[in-house]
Order: sequence, then structure tokens, then C-alpha cells
Amino acid sequence: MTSVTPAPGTAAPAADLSSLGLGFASAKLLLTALELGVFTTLAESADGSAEAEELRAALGLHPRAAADFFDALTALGLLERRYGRYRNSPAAQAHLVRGPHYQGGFLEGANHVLYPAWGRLTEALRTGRPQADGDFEAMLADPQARRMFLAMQDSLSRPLVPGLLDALDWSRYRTLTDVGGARGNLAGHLLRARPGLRATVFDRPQNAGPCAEHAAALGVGDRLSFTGGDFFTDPLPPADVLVVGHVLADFSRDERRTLITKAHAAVRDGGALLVYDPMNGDTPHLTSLVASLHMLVMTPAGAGYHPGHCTGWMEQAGFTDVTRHPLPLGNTLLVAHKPPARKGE
Ligand SMILES: C[S@@+](CC[C@H](N)C(=O)[O-])C[C@H]1O[C@@H](n2cnc3c(N)ncnc32)[C@H](O)[C@@H]1O
Repeated sequence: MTSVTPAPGTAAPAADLSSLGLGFASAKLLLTALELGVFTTLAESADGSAEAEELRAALGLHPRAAADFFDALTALGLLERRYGRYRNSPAAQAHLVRGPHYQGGFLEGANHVLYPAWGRLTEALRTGRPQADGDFEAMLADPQARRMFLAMQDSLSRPLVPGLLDALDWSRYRTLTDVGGARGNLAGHLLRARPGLRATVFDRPQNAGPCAEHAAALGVGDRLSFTGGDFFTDPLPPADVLVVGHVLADFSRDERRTLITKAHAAVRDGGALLVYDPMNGDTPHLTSLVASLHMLVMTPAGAGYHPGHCTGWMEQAGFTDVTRHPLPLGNTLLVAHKPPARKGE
């Protein structure tokens, strides 16, 4: 059995326990600042700075605690205050101002969806039931909520692209299907790096429009198509390479095995299946375990899984030569190969 006891000397000293327990306050300060657009408002103000009263008025805040809020953001290193004027810290200016380099998409979604659900973690642990407000279908039907969801997925998949490019000899392949590929962010970035490749994104039909728009914005609209459907009931579009990323952890063990078996049918002989998720290996890894608990509070049966178990499901489906590759943000990539057809088959 895997030990989850921290190594000697790594447990939090008693004095740090209060900070650990109140960590939600720091998180909520950042999430609320993003929701209110604090960093974008400051970036757009004259010379990139504002007095407390100007900033308060621009954000439409009540006077009672606005200055405390701005000073708390300063104490967190997100703002700087000089001569009574606030400006973004270099990190906030680089990553938290809305625009091409914005990294707040996932956090805005987390504020909206994960934060309330984590507030009911005790209930989730007692009952095993998800705690999200609303369900996935309702979210897909609401254009604003869907946009937020897609932006969250983009910010989680974009950092993984270099790892996927390195893990496979892409020059051997011409076609790709990204199963549950959302609006095609990962597929689009792979196509940009591999001009000889064409891709199909398979996802719920509601994501067709956003995918076409995103593919055009990435400059790959002529090589990226979209097929709408349900990956449990519809056949998957065949391709040399199938990607199933940030999907299997949303579902039960049996559903994961079903999808891997369906992927095997769709991968062409000699092709490959790429699966990535924040998997839980033998060493407890907080990022992966938190992602697994996101699945607890958000989905009926999802959870993190061990890369060794997934390797077994792939081999049972008929894949061989499964290799394991660490990816950023606590993710693991498994690359599995479908043997070439033997002569006469
Ligand atoms: C967590 S997102 C992962 C998106 C993308 N693969 C990535 O790595 O960013 C899961 C995706 O699976 C899609 N999905 C969920 N259930 C589905 C189903 N039954 N059939 C097709 N797509 C589905 C969702 O719409 C969503 O885009």
C-alpha cells in the first residue's frame, strides 16, 4: 500500500497551521480581484496606476473595505503601492491583465464553479456525491458559462502542448482526432507546430461554433474540423493518432475502459493513443490529488487514477509499448501504440 505520511521534517510546523487553514482567504482575494477586473482596470488607467478612491470608484466597490482589499492584494505581491497610488506588480501585469497573455481564465472559472463546490467538501466526502451548482448540460446551454468553461480548458491544455510534441514522432502521422477536445485548443496548437497534420475535434455538438471560431483565430481553420456527438454512444472519428486528454478522470473506471476500447477501434493500424490527466502515481502529489478531489465535487463518478492502471486498460484493449511522460501542472501523459496490421490481414 502507498504511504501518505509526509517525510520527516516536511509536516507543517504548528505556527503554520493557522495560515494553512486560512489559505482560502488569500485564494479568494485573488479570485475576487480577477472577478472584479482589478488588474485590467489598473492596466487601463492613466499611467497604469490609481489612488484607492479612484480605483474603488472605477470598480464600483463600497467604501467600507476597499482600501483593505487593495492593501491585502499588495501584501500578497499582486499590487504595489507607492505614494498612495496602486499599480500591478510585474507578475500581475504580465499574466492577470485581460488580453493575449491572460492566465486568469482557469481561475475565473474556478471562482465561479470550484470554490462554491469545495465549500461543501465535507458533504461530498460523506456522501460521495458531487456538489456543483447546476449540471454540465445546463452549463453547455448557457453561452456565458460555456465560454468560461472553454477558457478554463484552454488554460489547462495549452502548457501541455510541448510535452505532447516531444513524446511522439509526429512525422509518421497525418491525422489526429482529439476526443473531448473542447474548442480545439490543444489540437489547434499541435497543428500550428505540425503543418502536415490535419485534425478532427470530437465533442458535444454545442462546441461546434466555438471550435470553428477558435480554429480560425489560431490560423488552422483549413486543417481542423469538428464532429459533434456523444463519445459513449457514437463511433469516434478514425485517425492515425487519438488524443483523450482531461477526459478519463471525469468518469468511472468502467467508463474509462469503454472509452479506451473505443479509441482502439478508431486508431488506425500502426497509430497511437495519447491519454493525459493529472494521474495519481505512487508518491502523493498535491496537485494531482487536488485535481482528483475537483472530480469528486464536480462529477458523479470521476477521480484521479494510477498510470499503471491505465496502462493495463490500454494493453487489455490491444495497445502495446505504453510509455509514461511527466507533463506540467501535475499531469501525466501515456503514449500507447497500436501494432501495424500483419501482411494478409
Ligand atoms: C475537461 S474537458 C477536456 C477538454 C480538452 N480535452 C482539454 O484537455 O482541455 C472534457 C471535454 O469532454 C467533453 N465531453 C464530455 N462528455 C462528453 C460526451 N459524452 N461526448 C463528447 N464529449 C464529451 C466536454 O464537452 C469537454 O469539452
